[in-house]
Amino acid sequence: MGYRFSDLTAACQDDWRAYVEHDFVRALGAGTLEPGAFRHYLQQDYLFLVHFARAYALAAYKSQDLAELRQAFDGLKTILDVELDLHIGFCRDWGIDEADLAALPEARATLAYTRYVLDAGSRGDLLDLRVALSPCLVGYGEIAGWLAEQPFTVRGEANPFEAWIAMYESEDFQAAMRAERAWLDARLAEVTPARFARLAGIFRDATRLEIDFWQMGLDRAD
Ligand SMILES: Cc1ncc(CN)c(N)n1
Repeated sequence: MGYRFSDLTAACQDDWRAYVEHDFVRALGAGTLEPGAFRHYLQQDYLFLVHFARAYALAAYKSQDLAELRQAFDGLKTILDVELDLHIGFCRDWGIDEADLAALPEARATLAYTRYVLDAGSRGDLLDLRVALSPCLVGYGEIAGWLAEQPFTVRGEANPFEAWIAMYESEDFQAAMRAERAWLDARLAEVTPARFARLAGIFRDATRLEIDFWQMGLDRAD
């Protein structure tokens, strides 16, 4: 049949758009997000990224060859050395101390999303795991591109969330997203319709959990 990554988003088009174009994202782009909502999101996203780093370590364990092992290692390194480092810097700028981050209670949306991905990866193979991870990596890359095209998006110092947008727009992040899409395109090209249907279910679940994560930030839910 020859599936591609775009078939996963097409299979849950409404959920995918609801995730990429969520009110939280729009408010980030317009620079109008409540500071308290962003702070809550940043705190929970720190916990999220720690568990996602664990998921990349699981991807290393599930790898079948050296190329896959290197990709998992690169993913883990990008989360630890790029995203988490920048994230801890954002938290500092927004008055959140690194020592406080480690002691944070996990919100239900964080718990549900991170454990879902780890469970999908533990039960399945590397493709199941990387499909579960893809709304995170590919989604934020797409969100940065979508925001850049919107007339309401405010850029530069006038937007308090400029650094956040710039991080996901950066060449490092966009290159990681393109590499992940290429790997998924190659793997999905080989799957049967029945296998694709199962993968599309994992992708839809993870996309919905991303929507819940944005909503948790907006509502400052615990
Ligand atoms: C919830 C969530 N999803 C995705 C990303 C981008 N790695 C993130 N930082 N946080």
